[in-house]
Amino acid sequence: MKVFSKEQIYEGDRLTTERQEISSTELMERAATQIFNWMHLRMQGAQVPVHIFCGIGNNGGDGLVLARQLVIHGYNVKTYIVNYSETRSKDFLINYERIKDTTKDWPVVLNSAEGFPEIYPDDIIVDAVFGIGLNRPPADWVADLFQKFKASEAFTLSIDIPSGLYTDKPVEDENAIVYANYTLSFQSPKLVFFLPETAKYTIQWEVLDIGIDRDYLTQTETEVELISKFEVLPLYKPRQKFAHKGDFGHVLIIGGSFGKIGAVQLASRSALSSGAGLVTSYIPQCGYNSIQSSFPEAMVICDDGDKAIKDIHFNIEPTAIGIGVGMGQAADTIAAFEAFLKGNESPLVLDADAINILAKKKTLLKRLPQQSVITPHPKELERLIGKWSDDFEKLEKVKAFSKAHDLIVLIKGAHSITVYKEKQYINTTGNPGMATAGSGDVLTGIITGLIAQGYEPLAATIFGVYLHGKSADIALEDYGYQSLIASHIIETLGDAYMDLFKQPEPEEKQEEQEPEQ
Ligand SMILES: NC(=O)C1=CN([C@@H]2O[C@H](COP(=O)(O)OP(=O)(O)OC[C@H]3O[C@@H](n4cnc5c(N)ncnc54)[C@H](O)[C@@H]3O)[C@@H](O)[C@H]2O)[C@@H](O)CC1
Ligand SMILES: [K+]
Repeated sequence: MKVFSKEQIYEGDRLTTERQEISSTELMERAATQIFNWMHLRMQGAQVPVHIFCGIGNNGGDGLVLARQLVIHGYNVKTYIVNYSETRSKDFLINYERIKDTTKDWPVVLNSAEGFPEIYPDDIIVDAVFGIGLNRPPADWVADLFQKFKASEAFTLSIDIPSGLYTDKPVEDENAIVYANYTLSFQSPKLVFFLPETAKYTIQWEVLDIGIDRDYLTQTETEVELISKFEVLPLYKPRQKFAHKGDFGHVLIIGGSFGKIGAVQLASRSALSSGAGLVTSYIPQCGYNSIQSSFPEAMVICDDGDKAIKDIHFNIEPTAIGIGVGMGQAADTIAAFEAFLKGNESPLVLDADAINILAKKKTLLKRLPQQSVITPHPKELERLIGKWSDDFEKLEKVKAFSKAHDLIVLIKGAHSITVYKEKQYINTTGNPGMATAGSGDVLTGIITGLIAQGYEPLAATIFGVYLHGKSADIALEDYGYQSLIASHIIETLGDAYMDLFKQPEPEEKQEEQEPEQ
């Protein structure tokens, strides 16, 4: 799913009114009606008090349309105008007139947090104060109002975006943002729903289709894309009947050191389970017996070093190489890594200590093959690109880094983001159970395995991250957050593949009526 920028959303709204020959007021009516439908379906007329807080721009206009429709359908509605500016939008004013015509009860105008009504935990708050038009911090009294929303403990439904969040800038004041239980977002989720610093402002979100011009939606390129099953299915490469293992490439996993051989075992097993034809593990000698006995499908090449790698040499021609897991940063290992990069031409996935060494010796970056993949966790990323002050700066720095070195950078996190030059792909699978030892090694193995099978490095990263998360989601059902371990993620990889083609459960069949005699 495309994640449109604020400018693209405004342009989509504008073009829609032009091409469909409707007014912006009609588009607002359509948008807010979707919100009404969503609530009506769930509330079925329940008389729960609904407090609708409207700003004075178009987000407020949406709130007023919603209020009017709820009133017409007999709901228990109280409408407030959060009067933070004199500059009202045209469609706000039109709908302000309309609600006055519909209800005898005029909206309550709030000019300070003093007039804040009594709201009980079982009530509902609708937040239509600011939408994507926020361009400076809200006034203090408006921030106080948002704090009162939170203190009330009422279920809070935000329209389009939790008020106080910018679409393209970091948070300035944590207290000046609405904490939404649910956000109904128009046409496109907003990037801030997925970034670590701002995701917490909405527990759940959903996109409502408001009928924006189809051509505009399909033809407009976005910098950001949300990756779910629908997006990865076209990446999948089906197998031919007469395929043999030589068709699926030979993965080489290089890594391990005394006490950290398991990392190579995990990455190698994942590479094979992701579909690679052959896997060789390249390790220091101390790991030979353990890998051979615990993972018979792998071939093993031993380095001359006993406890750490000291001179990488092999006589196979790998299709893809994953390097760095459990490798350590002994002086000999660093030298071996450096010499390896000089001679290497195979596609690379670099993780863990390979990234740490690159961070120490940035001149090595120019030795990486084009479109190599690096998969840092936040600390490794910081060592590589330096500190960032907020999520937006982090993304900018990673984009610049990816561009400068022609690398695919995976920013690991609750929503892992694959960055290649300007483009960002946000993953939607995975769960907190994956914060466990070795889960990154598994991911390295999966991505390397996919590249070996002929996936382009960017597609392999996007697809690999998706599969990794999906496997963990499936494994979670058996193990729960606490007991999920990296090996389980490998075991359910097959289920993650099969899930790609799972049809939705058929609706339960209605009993057939006996024909009347
Ligand atoms: N453009 C369209 O056709 C549609 C817009 N829709 C709604 O319109 C929203 C965007 O509306 P607007 O652009 O009017 O903006 P908002 O309603 O988000 O903000 C209101 C206005 O207040 C001003 N403002 C910004 N920050 C302020 C601050 N801190 N203190 C005081 N004033 C401030 C700005 O001039 C801004 O335009 C969307 O989020 C969505 O909810 C929907 O109705 C769908 C259709
Ligand atoms: K809002």
